[in-house]
Formats: sequence, C-alpha cells, structure tokens
Amino acid sequence: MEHDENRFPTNPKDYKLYEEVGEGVSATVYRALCIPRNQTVAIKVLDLEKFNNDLDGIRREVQTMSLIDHPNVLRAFCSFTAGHNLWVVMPFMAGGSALHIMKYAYPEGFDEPVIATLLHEVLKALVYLHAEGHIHRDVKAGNILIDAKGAVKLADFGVSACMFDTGDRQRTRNTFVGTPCWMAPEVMQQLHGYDFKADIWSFGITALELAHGHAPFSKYPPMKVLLMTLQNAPPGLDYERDKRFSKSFKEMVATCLVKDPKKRPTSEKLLKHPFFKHARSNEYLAQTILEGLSPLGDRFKALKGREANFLLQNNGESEHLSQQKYIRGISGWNFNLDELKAQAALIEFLDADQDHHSGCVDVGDDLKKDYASTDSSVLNLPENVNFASNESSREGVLQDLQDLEGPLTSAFPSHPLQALKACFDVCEDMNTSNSNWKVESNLDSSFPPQQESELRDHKSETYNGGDMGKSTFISSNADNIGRQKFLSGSLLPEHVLSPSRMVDTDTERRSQRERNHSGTLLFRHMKDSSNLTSAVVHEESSEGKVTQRKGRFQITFPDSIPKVASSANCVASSAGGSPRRFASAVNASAILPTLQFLRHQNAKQKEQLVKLIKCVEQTSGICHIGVPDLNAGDSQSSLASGTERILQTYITNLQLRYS
Ligand SMILES: Nc1ncnc2c1ncn2[C@@H]1O[C@H](COP(=O)(O)OP(=O)(O)OP(=O)(O)O)[C@@H](O)[C@H]1O
Repeated sequence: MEHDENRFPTNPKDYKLYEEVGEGVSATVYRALCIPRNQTVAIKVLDLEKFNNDLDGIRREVQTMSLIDHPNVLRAFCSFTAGHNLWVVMPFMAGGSALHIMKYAYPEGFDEPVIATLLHEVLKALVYLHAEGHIHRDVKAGNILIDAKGAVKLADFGVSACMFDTGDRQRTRNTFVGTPCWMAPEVMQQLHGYDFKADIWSFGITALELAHGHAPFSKYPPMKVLLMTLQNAPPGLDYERDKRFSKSFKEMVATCLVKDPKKRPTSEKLLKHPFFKHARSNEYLAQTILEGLSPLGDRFKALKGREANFLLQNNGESEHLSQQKYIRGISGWNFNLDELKAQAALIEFLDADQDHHSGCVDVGDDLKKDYASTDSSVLNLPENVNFASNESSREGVLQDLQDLEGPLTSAFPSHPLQALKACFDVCEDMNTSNSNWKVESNLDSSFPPQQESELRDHKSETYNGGDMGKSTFISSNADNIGRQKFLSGSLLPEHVLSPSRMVDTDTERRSQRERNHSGTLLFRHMKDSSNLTSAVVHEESSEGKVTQRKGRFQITFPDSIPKVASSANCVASSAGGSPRRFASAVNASAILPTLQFLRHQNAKQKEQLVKLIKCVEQTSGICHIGVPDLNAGDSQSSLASGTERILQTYITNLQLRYS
C-alpha cells in the first residue's frame, strides 16, 4: 500500500505515549512517537466525558488547528477518539512554552532581544489569524510554544472566535473569555462586543509578562484584576524601573495597552513598529534560551515539584495559590465564578457583620462562626480579610474595592463594579430569596414587623452611607450567605445587581435557577481538587445568556448593563442622617439606585400595611375610614406621601377608637 507522506495515522495503536510534558485545564499533553512515521509528536489528550458539555469548543479548537497553515501557528496533524478521550496529534515543541522556560530559568523575565524575537513571531501569527478572521482571545506566554530549533508557534485555540461567525457562534464574541490578567477592558466590559483589538491588548500584556517574568496584577485574585484593569491606568513599562529596556519597546507596549480598542493598532500596523527591528532569528532563540535546558518532561516535572512545595510552604494562601497556578503555567489562574462569588459574598457578609456589631439586629453570630471557620484558601478570599478584626478588615476590603472604583467611572457608561456584578449574574439566588422574604414578611416573619423594619432601616443607613457599590448578593455555594440574605431581606435594587433580573420568562428563570443550584453554573470539573479555578461551566445558548468554557469561564452578557442615573443632589439629601467614614468618596451614581429601590420598598411596605389595616378593619368590624386606592396617583412620590398621610390618619383614628 502506498504510504501517504502527509497523513498521520488515526489509530491510537500507531502511537507510543511517553512522558507528560504539559497540563492545561482541559487536557494533558504527552510527548509521543508516531510509530509508522518514526516521528516524535505531542499528543494532547482531552477527556470527552468530562467535557461532554464543551464538544463545540473542542471541535472548534481542533477544526481551527487543522485548517490553519502558518509557520507561527501550531497546527494539528490529526485528531481522533480513543475510548472516551480525544487525541490531538501535533508537532512536538521541545522547548515548551515561553512561560515554562521563563519560570524555569528566567524568573525575572527575558532580555529585550529575546522578547523582540518571541513577540515578532507571535505578531506574525496574529496578522495571519486576524486576516483569516480569527480572534485568538488567549494570547499569553503560556501559549507561546518553542521547538528545539527555536521556532515559535502560537498555540491553544480552545477559546478562539471567528469574526465571520453568525448567530449563536457570533454571540460567543459577546462573551467573557480569556484569562483575567491578559484580558482587554472591552472584553471585561462587554458593552459593544469586541474584535481583533482584544488580541492586541493581550499581546501588550504578554510583552510585559516576558519583560518582568509575570503579567501585571498576576498575584491578585481575579476580582481585583478585573477592577484594576478597568479602573487603573493601563499597565506599561516604567521609564525609571525598566531602565534596561529601550524606548521603542516601551512605546510599542504603550501603543498596545490603550483602553480604547479603536486607538490600538491593528496587528499588521504593529508589525511595522521599529521595536521589531530588534527581532532576531530562531537560531538565536535556540542558542540563548534553550541551550543547557533539560528535556521538557524533566522541566515539567520540576515545575510541578516546585508547585507542590509552594503549596506546602504557603499553606494554600490565596495569593500564593494564584502564584503557584501561574508558575505552573496552566490556566488555573483563569476566571472562576465561584471565587468571584465568594469574594463578593464575603463583602456582603462583612456588611451583615457590621450591622450585627452596631447592635441593630442579632442575626450574625452563627453565620460569622460558620464563615470564619471556613478555610479562607478554599474561598480564596481577599488577602486582607481577617475575621478577627471586624471593623478594620471590613473597612480594608471595602476601602480596597472603593479605591478601585471611581476615577475611571466616566470612561465607562456604567459603574465598573456594577458592570461586573451584572456580568457575573451574581444574584440569581435573589429571585428565590427575595420572594421568600416577601412571603415571610407577609405571613410568617421570623422577625416582628417592627424589628424587620429596623433591620431594613439600618441596612438602608448602611447603604445610604455609601456602601452599596460594594455589596452584593450571592452565593449559591454558601448556604450561610443564602440564609443571611433570607433573614435580612434584600435591599439592593434587582436591576443593579443583575440585568437577568429583568428576564421574565419561566424558562429563563428556570435555567438561571438550575445554574445556581449547581454551585455556580451547571457543570464543573475539578482536574485537581485543590485547583479551585479549574472550572467547567455550562453552555446554554438560549438568548445568549449563559455560556461555558473549559477552565476559563465565559459569561454571555445581556444586551444592556444597567445604566445608573446620576444625581448628586439626591445623594446629598438622602445620605444625610448617618455619615460614614467612606461616604464622602462614594460616587453619587452608585447610591441612587439603592435610594430609588428603598423608596420603592417603603412604598410597598406601606401598601402592605394599608392592606393589613384593611384586613383588621374587615375582621374586627371597624367601620371603613377610607383606605386609599394605592394604584391611583401619577407619580410614585405622590403615592408614597399620600399613603403616608392617610396611614397616619388611619392610625390616629384607630388609636382614638381603642383608647
Ligand atoms: N505541541 C506541544 N508540544 C509541547 N508542549 C506542549 C504542546 N502543546 C501543549 N504543550 C504544553 O502543554 C500545556 C497545556 O497545553 P494546552 O495549553 O494546549 O492545554 P489546555 O488545557 O488547552 O490549556 P489551558 O490551560 O490554556 O486551557 C501547554 O502550556 C504547554 O506547556
């Protein structure tokens, strides 16, 4: 039989697997031998049973990889199933990833000529991909692979998207995807979708990563990375600190890291930047960064060993966990909805804790105990949280978040934190808990009405004091939080927390609840139980609301993120009674929705009171004194004040009758 030179066998028996050389969230990569061709290859093995929900993503990755034909893009020779695994056969890149090489031998980053050479090759790959209509969406040192001869290839198309896609696939471009440190602000914001320029931002971040040995913000928890990316000035090379780098390098990075994607250059234009004149040959790379390195499998093992040590030494502290995942070079550092929710939930809990300690309503002790006994590494809490010192830690966390808010609000149509909350759909539970609360308040409240309203009042004081922007309702994975919510009722405006609140159809509600019950989203895969960030989330295409992705989570954004009206006057008059330390810095637009919501709630409470009074009137035979038609009136405010007056009259009347 004639042997087809170009074809790779698709029978697992034709391959011999050797050692493990890499590990991602979704796959393990082995060095292998293709027996009939006597050729060393790399085989990426994906467990389809674990990823049966992401077949589309896998198919896309394999399809993209096999259709691609460019020297700087890693292509697949072939792929086939072996039992419940999918094998993707590809060229073996003996040098491993730029991240691995850096972590192994250049922890402080590479020298400029090496960086220029690596980036030049990656940029050529991007020019090709963009011209073909692909957005890579995960450009980072971990996805830059180098072969034994110093050839550089961009890998990992698991999350790539095609600009020419339409319908559901097109919608994936309105999703949150990538790894947070490298993620462009417009990808996080998701107001107008994004395009190729998102890769240019990631390219700029990758340049910093290669220069410093780590990406900017890489030691921070994901929530903080999001906020910092949205609010801080773009990261860059510092003229003082980064003296060893040339002016043209600094300028090149600065052109990529512009927040407005329209102002970033295209990949083609960037390729003409003078910085890339410093790029050298593949041989240069091989000689400078590969020489003397032990075989990839050994290095991989060594890095894993370091990771284990790291874990032991640092006892799983969240910051170190992030670092350790980063060192490992896998997407363990990718977004994890659980983490974000836990962090946000913590903030809410701290609010409740504060309420408790200010002596208003005693609901917090058990919760506090439960929460405090939870391993902070498991929750990956913000590093400055310490349950022992309530006031200072709370203020610390809040201040921390507050510091991240504000200055760039004007750069974005909505408040960044709110936008984030909206993105994460963090309060799916609220439908349930909120309605529970309503039932409770009507029929069988755990608190006497007076106490309940005190609690509300107190809460409103807190929020009026400026804390709204930092509070959120969460957490399917923390029953305590749910309980706390249940007890205290929800005071935040639904629309502020999640645009999905506005979704009314039963189906969508059901699907949201389903996601919620599963902890975060339905399917979650833990490659390693300690790896909290290895999440697989469920993809639903309905209305483009929910999405999936191996490891990296991806959330489809709703059409609109709630816009917050701004009115300084309103804040000034409403916040009045109880100024808190951080009130002054609070953005008026952040408080307004809460105030509106509280007003609405008050009106509703009054409505309920009137109904109760009506009921008392009917059952006790008191003659009718004219409870108003609550639906009458043109504006909510006149309704509220009208109702108030009538209530007052009614109560006085009742008192007179019974005294
Ligand atoms: N062809 C290859 N040759 C050598 N090593 C490779 C090859 N492909 C991948 N690797 C190594 O395996 C690691 C994991 O591979 P890959 O990134 O494809 O998996 P993944 O699960 O998609 O990753 P991610 O964590 O980014 O989702 C890479 O970071 C790299 O170090």
